[in-house]
Amino acid sequence: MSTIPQVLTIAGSDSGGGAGIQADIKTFQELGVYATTAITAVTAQNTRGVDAIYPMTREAVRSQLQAIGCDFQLNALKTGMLFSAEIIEETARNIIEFGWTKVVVDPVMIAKGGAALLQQEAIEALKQHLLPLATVVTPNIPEAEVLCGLVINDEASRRKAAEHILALGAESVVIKGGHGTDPNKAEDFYLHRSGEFLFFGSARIDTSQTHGTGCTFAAAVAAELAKGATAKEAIYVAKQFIQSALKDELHIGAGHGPTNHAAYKARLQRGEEVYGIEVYQ
Ligand SMILES: Nc1ncnc2c1ncn2[C@@H]1O[C@H](COP(=O)(O)OP(=O)(O)OP(=O)(O)O)[C@@H](O)[C@H]1O
Ligand SMILES: Cc1ncc(CO)c(N)n1
Repeated sequence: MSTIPQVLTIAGSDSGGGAGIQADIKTFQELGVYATTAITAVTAQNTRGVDAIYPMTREAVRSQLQAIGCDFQLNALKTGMLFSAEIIEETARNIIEFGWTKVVVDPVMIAKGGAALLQQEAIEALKQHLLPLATVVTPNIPEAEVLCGLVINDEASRRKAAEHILALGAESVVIKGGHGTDPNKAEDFYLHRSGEFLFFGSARIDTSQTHGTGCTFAAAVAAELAKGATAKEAIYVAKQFIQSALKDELHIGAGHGPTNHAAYKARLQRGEEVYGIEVYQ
């Protein structure tokens, strides 16, 4: 008999399969952890954009979380698109009730095409109820700006933003660099409440196949935490995972296509670890 770590994703469904719940399940599977899910909203979406959003009721989210909490021993969880203040409150309440730890909060706000995946009035709930429960929060640059109310345009402002986010109660934060301005580099900045910080840098890959990068990255962090990695180790693997998923393009759909979730494991199996991730201070 064998078992594997159990991980939960609380997120929206992406019918196009590249982001949301679908990206999370694929990433968990690739990294060898067992995926459970609580769906917060169903989106009608493809690589060209979001056509419609059908949020779940608070009760529907609660009963999914209760079903999981009563039966599974979770080793980590991840949140993605939560959409409304009431779904955020329900999520936070269940995390506390079941004593779930190793919580990765991806503060999803806006899809690549511009659709709002979080209601404006839910931002306060996210800050108040969920960030204090987070082991790692993974905003991209625009999300970090919304969470802290600062403009990020250089090294110093990125650090200030990270400090603001930790002041909201999170244990650590990684501000992702996908939206950064350096044409050659994608650099993520990690800061822990102890004051420890690290940069995770890679070559910026010139591709339009970027749908779901944020979900995939956060799911990989949760999977690695579930396996017992530290936050730093988990972020390192997540950066390798997304780098290979972007590099080995699939070209599915006519718009911003999904990343290749199978690439990381396939590269490892071929003994070909070409990620070039640099970790520095
Ligand atoms: N072109 C790229 N080349 C290399 N790495 C990238 C590129 N774009 C994003 N990344 C990496 O992908 C991860 C996700 O970052 P990003 O800032 O794109 O998240 P996001 O905006 O939340 O994604 P999404 O659009 O799915 O919400 C980070 O580790 C980032 O460094
Ligand atoms: C369901 C869902 N979650 C997150 C994102 C952000 O990539 C998306 N496009 N769709």
